[in-house]
Amino acid sequence: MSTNDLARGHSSATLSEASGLSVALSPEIRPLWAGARLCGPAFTVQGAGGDNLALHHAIPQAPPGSVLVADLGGARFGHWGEILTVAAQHRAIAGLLIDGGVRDAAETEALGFPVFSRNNAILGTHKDFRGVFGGPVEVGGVTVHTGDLVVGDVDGVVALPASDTERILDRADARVAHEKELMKQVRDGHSTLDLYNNFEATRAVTTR
Ligand SMILES: O=C([O-])CC(=O)C(=O)O
Ligand SMILES: [Mg+2]
Repeated sequence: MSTNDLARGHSSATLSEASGLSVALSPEIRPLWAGARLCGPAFTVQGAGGDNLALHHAIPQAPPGSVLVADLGGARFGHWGEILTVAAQHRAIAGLLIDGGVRDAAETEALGFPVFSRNNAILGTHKDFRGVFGGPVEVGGVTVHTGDLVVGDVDGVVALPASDTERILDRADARVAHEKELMKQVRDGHSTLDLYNNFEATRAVTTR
C-alpha cells in the first residue's frame, strides 16, 4: 500500500472533521456509481469546458497511483467515458475527480474505475485545448494542488493539503477510536444525550 496506507481506510466525513479545515468539496460533486471509493495524491489538470483534449494528454503524464483532479468549469459535457477509463487503468491511475460532466457510467462501473463528477452528460466534446498540468485548480469550490490527498466515498470528497496529511490521519484515528467507544456506550443503554460530555470530548480530540 502507501498513499498514507490508503488514507487508513477513513471516510471523507471523518477526514473532514479531523482536519478542522475547509477540505470538503461541494456536495454537488458525486460518485458516478454506487460504492466508488477514490483515494490517492492529486495530479491537477486545468481544462476548458466542453473540450477533453487536456484529459487525453493528462493520462500519459500523471504518475501511477495518482488521482486526476480536473477543472472543466462544471460544463455539462461527456468529458470522460469508457475509452479514457481503459486508458487510465492501463497507466494505473487511481481515479478521476472532475468539476464537469462525464458519460458511460455503466461501463465505468463495470470497469471498477472510481469517478467523482459534477454531472452526467451525454454530449461529446471538442479536442482543441491541450490543458495545463500541475498548478492549483478549483474543483467543487476547493483549491486543489498536485500532491494533495484526495479521498472520495458515498458522502462526497475531501482534498487534504499534502503538508498536513499525517496530522489529519492521526486525528482521524483518534476520532474513530473515540466514536467506537461512544457507540459501545449507546449499545450498553446510554442515550446520546447522556453522552453529551463525551461529544464535547470528541470535539476536543478532533479539532484544532
Ligand atoms: O471519447 C470521449 O471523448 C469520451 C468518452 O466517451 C470515452 O472516453 O469513452
Ligand atoms: Mg465513450
